[in-house]
Amino acid sequence: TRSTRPQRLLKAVQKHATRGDPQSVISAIDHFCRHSEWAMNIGDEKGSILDSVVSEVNPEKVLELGTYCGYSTVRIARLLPPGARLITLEFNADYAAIARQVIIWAGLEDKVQLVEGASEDWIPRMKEHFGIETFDFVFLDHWKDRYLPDTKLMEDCGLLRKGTVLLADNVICPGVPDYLAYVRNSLSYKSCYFKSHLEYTKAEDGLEKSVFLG
Ligand SMILES: Cc1ncccc1-c1cc(O)c2nc[nH]c(=O)c2c1
Ligand SMILES: [Mg+2]
Repeated sequence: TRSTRPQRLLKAVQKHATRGDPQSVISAIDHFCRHSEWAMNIGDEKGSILDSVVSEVNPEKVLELGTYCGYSTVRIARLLPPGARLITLEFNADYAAIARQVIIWAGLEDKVQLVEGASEDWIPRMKEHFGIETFDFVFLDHWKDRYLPDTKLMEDCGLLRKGTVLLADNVICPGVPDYLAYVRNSLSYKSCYFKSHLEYTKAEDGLEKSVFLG
């Protein structure tokens, strides 16, 4: 039977990237998505914005909602200081299986914990299961209908502290209007928009950075 796109993406990584070299994994995925098959990784243009926000925050505790093939997981984890931890949640088991291998190929498995399951099931368990009190940085890139409910759930579970930075992908395409309205109007957030393009295309998209004010 025909392979899946994530399987073909992993093959491209294993063929063209150097084991233990995160930058070569990033470049191999971007090349595959530009020249072979489009895939919904954040990509190089929005990825550079992600890099700059992560470097500015320099987080110890990171939550990523939506792993897909692990491209943004690798982008974030490669910038983390020693001892910092990234927990990434992925609902789709096939995606998770590919992402695990991409993360290992990049040599970042010691910094990353990939958890399979629904964000709404795992967010309430961060404290008792992972010993996490609060997150310093959260990257939202899973499903547009879950951005707002999961943000409210993180608030209710006490996982956000004064200064926690939320960064959301796809706020224009596919778009998350309810989430944008919330973080831009709530007195509990200071929000700003980074205009960019949908990965590997000329369509407009962007990232919304929102600092929780407590
Ligand atoms: C798949 C797709 N088609 C056309 C336009 C945009 C998308 C798209 C792009 C992304 O970066 C996504 N990130 C997380 N989750 C998504 O569902 C998702 C969907
Ligand atoms: Mg995305």
